[in-house]
Amino acid sequence: MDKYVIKGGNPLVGEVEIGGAKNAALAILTAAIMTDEPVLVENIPDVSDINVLLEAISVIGASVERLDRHRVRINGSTIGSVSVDYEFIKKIRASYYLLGALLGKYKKAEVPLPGGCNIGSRPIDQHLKGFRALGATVNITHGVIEASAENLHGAHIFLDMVSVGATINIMMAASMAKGNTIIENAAREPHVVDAANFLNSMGANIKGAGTDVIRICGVEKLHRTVYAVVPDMIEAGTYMFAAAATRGDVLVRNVIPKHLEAMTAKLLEIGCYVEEFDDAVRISAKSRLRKTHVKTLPYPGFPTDMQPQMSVVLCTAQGTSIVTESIFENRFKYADELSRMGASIKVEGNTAIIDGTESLTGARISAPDLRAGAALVIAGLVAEGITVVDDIVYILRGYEDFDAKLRSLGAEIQQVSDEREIQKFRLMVG
Ligand SMILES: CC(=O)N[C@H]1[C@@H](OP(=O)(O)OP(=O)(O)OC[C@H]2O[C@@H](n3ccc(=O)[nH]c3=O)[C@H](O)[C@@H]2O)O[C@H](CO)[C@@H](O)[C@@H]1O
Ligand SMILES: C=C(OP(=O)(O)O)C(=O)O
Repeated sequence: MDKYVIKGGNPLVGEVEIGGAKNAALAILTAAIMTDEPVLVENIPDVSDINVLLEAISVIGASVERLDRHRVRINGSTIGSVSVDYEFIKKIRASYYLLGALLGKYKKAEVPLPGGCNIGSRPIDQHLKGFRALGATVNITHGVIEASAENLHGAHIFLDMVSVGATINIMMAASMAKGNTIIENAAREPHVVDAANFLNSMGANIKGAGTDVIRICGVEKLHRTVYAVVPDMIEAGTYMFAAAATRGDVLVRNVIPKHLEAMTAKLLEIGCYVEEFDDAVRISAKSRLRKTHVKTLPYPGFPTDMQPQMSVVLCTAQGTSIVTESIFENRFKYADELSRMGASIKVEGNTAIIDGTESLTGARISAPDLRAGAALVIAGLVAEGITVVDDIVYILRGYEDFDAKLRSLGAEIQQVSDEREIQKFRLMVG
């Protein structure tokens, strides 16, 4: 199993380029199979979740032509099966989008219950409620969701909670239903807007994405398009918080500053300097940062996918901070790992109480999931001495060239596969 080995203590300084959003690209690449014409998707991140999804859609028969690292041409006309293999599904959460895409196009889908990061119980009842409202019969047998319909029809759907996945999934299926669908209490995340813009570029008729009421007028067919995925606000936020934690000075390029506002506001609140440009933000931090309180919320609130990275920054701030996780019940698994590094972090229910310390110390730790893994790498960049982060397979799900980008900012970090290489790194960095 690969690991990152890090020698901490260097402030991150320089410029970093952000790639396309994993969570938007996963929805868009799945929606691309809904037309029988070729679709070119640009600015996709080269991360393992995307590669797993592309393999899953190629195994059901879609043509998937990787033009280069960040561009893929997909043609759904050759799809021969609506039944997706568990091997792919168990690895990624977003495999649930295959339900909406296949049901919309073929009125039939067989997709095992999805995997993804173990950050909570993660039911998909709202997705299934939406499909049923559109006229589908949905059963779960031996762990496989079977959805089918003679015809899908428009419906008025009120989501019980704000769900990114359910909003996009229902939007996909409803795009090819007969008549009008209204989704109330819809998620407003930038990736919902990006998925809607993509579907519209294929001829769908979706209005209101980005608000909590989305109106979809079903169409019979979708057509070819060329589309570039939106920049990844979570990748951007991760580098912003890494800059803050290491008291560095980083220009984070190729971003939409509006998408980053909840994070920017917190960084300003704790004493960072943040400057916004048209498509970049610069973050710098000099002195000790201040405590704050943070609660994760659906967009435009503070994102749950940035909660672990925020906690690491607060571990080194002055005073007692409180971090409340309101979306997923099991997203503090990194706390014990941070404690090994000398952090003072106590978890009570959905709240972490963090007493900031002057410094962290390097230790051997494991990434429990994607964002917690990224947060632990940030902790390693801050800590005195050597940190080894095990199980980085989670981090590779969502960060392209994480170690190389950090190295370009002055970090001493290497991806290694065994103890011998860790020893070599230790000798190299002294
Ligand atoms: C692939 C992808 O895009 N993943 C993102 C997506 O996950 P995902 O789509 O799984 O998250 P949701 O927005 O659906 O989940 C929000 C909350 O609703 C609950 N819920 C959701 C659906 C449902 O049918 N029933 C239900 O109870 C969930 O357990 C959670 O408590 O949004 C999350 C919240 O921004 C992010 O952390 C994930 O990175
Ligand atoms: C939790 C995440 O991913 P997933 O929903 O795919 O597990 C994430 O992107 O932070």
